Amino acid sequence: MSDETTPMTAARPAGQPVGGGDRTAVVPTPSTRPLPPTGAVPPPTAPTRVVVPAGPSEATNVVTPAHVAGHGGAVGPGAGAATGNGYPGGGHQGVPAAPTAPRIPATGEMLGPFQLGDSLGHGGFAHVYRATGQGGEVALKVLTNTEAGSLDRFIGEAALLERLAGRGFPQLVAAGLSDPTPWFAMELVPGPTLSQRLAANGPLPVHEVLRVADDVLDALAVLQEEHFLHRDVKPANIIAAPDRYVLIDLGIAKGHGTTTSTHAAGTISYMAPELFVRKPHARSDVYSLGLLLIFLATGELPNDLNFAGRDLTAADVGPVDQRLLPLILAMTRHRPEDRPPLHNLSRTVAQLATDSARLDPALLAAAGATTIERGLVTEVLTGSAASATVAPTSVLASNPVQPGEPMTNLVYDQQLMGRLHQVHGDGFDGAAEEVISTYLAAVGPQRAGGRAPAAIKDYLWAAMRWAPAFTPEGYSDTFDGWAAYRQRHGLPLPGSPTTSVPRRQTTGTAQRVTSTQRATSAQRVAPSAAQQQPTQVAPSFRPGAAAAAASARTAPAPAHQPGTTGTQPNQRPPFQPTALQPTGPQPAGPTQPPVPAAAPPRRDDADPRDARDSRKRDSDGGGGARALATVVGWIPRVLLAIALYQLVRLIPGFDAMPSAAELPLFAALGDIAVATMGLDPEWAPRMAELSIPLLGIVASALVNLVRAVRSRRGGRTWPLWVVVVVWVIVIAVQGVVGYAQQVTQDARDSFEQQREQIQDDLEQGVQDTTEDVRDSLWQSFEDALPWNSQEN
Ligand SMILES: Nc1ncnc2c1ncn2[C@@H]1O[C@H](COP(=O)(O)OP(=O)(O)OP(=O)(O)O)[C@@H](O)[C@H]1O
Repeated sequence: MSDETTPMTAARPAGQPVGGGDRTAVVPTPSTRPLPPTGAVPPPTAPTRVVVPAGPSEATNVVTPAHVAGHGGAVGPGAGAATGNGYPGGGHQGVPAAPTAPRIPATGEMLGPFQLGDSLGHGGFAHVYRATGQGGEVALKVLTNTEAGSLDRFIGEAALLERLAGRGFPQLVAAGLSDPTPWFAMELVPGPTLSQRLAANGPLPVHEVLRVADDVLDALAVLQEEHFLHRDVKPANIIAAPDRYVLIDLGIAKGHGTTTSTHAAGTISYMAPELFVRKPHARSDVYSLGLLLIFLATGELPNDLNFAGRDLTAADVGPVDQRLLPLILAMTRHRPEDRPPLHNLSRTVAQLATDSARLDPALLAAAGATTIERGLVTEVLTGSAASATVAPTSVLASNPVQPGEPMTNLVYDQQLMGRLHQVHGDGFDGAAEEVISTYLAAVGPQRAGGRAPAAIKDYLWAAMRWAPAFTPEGYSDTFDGWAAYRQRHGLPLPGSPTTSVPRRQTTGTAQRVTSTQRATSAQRVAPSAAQQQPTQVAPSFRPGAAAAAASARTAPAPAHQPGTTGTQPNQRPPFQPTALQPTGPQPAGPTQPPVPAAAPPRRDDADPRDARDSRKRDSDGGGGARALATVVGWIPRVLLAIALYQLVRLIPGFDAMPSAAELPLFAALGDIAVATMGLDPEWAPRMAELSIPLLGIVASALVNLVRAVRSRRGGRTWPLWVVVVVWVIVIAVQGVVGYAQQVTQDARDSFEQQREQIQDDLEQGVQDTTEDVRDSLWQSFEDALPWNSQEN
């Protein structure tokens, strides 16, 4: 919610009776029990009563605390169905009919026994006024919308405040929940909110940060005892009273056994990561408080810390006092179960406040669930369940949100959500559709699965539990109406960059976040007193004409174009469609170049990278240079084609095709490779072949390098790598097969040689033997001749 103080221009219609006072019974009434002095907490023993609608059989509409705390009581979350005040879910008999249209009471009006004073702030759900009764001043909260469930939520908040009895929260004083305009009065806590204080005085000193931590931890512990999580711990929800820090806004507190939300809720900037996936954990508030401490200590908070997807580091946290660092790092652990429980944190804070040297690191370690925590809501609200139960609206009823639909991821786009939060907080829900149209024109409709802006808006509103906002009187519910409203109230205009304090780089975080999350690299700074919107990011932003055309259901054409009038003294550079693109870091607001307001977003802006390339091309100017760049860009592709051709040649049967490796360029490269590596010259053709894909890779790498330098856009080398790998495999197989064939051939040759040798030897031996036998026989024969024997 915005805690901007907005003048209430909705005057009570002439003749309208003062609302509700006669129907409101407050026990004890301010007349019988004086209200505490401003800033003082009524004694816890003083019974506070919440007034609830009386049934026909009930003699009084006074509810005792026991009713409030007990199950089935008339007051408490979920009790709205039993109320009959004309709000959706109501219908109890015996209660006067209530208006069905939202009504914003005017200053001076009476609600119950209280006269309304200035507005203290408002959200889409309720308005809070300074009010005066007989006992003094109170903060009076009025329910200002009639959306289903809002009264339940309102009654739940009052009942919870009563149960908390002022322990860490404002004390409930009185209530008129059955009035046509339901209200409750609580202790007026004097002092600025922490967002206001930081905007005025800058970061807090360490001891003050520890005081805040101490008080908020105590308040959260009290809340836990009542089985509730706060879920919206942020600077705008902590009032710095003179003697203590008070947590406010229990509107989305969630408790065990209550009707649970299936929607992400809370303020994006401080939301624990698990809340984005609707898995509230007993230590979700610890995370938010951890981020809050960073903000208090430094005066700023990088937008995307809770999107880091990991534990934070000292670099993420920035220049905080070293005493605070371990505390903050422990509180912001990514996994909720790794964060310390409240009790350990309180002890740590106490140690740090007295003697940081005695800090017990064990207290900051992960610890098992405490008994109290086990009683807290921890149900896993899965995406499917959540999506299925998103309240169907007129648009979504006919085409319900499906689990995992692209649109459901938009809630993570912090820049879009930050801007929508801003528009909604000011009461210009109609302008939100224009914002979404522009966003879709910039990022492409596929980002939302082709859903129309109206459906997207309805889904996001349901997911964030944003009730319909009420446009301030006198302004049209359009983007231009919003711009006019902001200008009138001296607020930063749409399209105005936030005043940014130079701060460290958070590249470590940015590198880990998704492309969608990277869009939110703009820094958050302490908003001025007049613009306390913690999720506010203010890149140059303004819907263009094409954005309107991009939507089938776009809000009515603006009456005038503030960006083009040139009459507004603090008009800033108008909207650039790329300002909301979820990919790539956004340039810091003040450095964004102005773009003519009337210039429609180009279609090629749908892909931010293409848009950058396109702009780069435009700025290059020279046609010759562009032609050269085109030719050079084709070189890797040609080489890839040649490499593929060479691969085909390796297939048996295709080897008759002429080899590209014989082309002079590749042949020369082959020769050079052989010469430089001292290989056998017979390897030259192979090296020539290999040079083709290698040359392609080198060329591709160079081209991509140049592109990357010029347009921060990478290219693809994988096709060439595939070719090289296939090539190497084929060559390797060929080599193995060739070697095997060679070995076999050698063996065969050797065997043949040996066989021939043996045969020769054998033949020789036979021949020799034959000759020996023959000689021997012949000799014997000769010796046997008579004449030879006579001679002997
Ligand atoms: N008890 C209080 N004492 C003083 N100021 C208060 C008190 N309660 C609320 N305020 C002021 O009113 C503003 C709005 O209060 P709160 O956040 O509770 O409203 P809300 O409409 O419930 O917001 P949301 O829409 O986020 O639920 C606060 O920012 C604060 O400045």
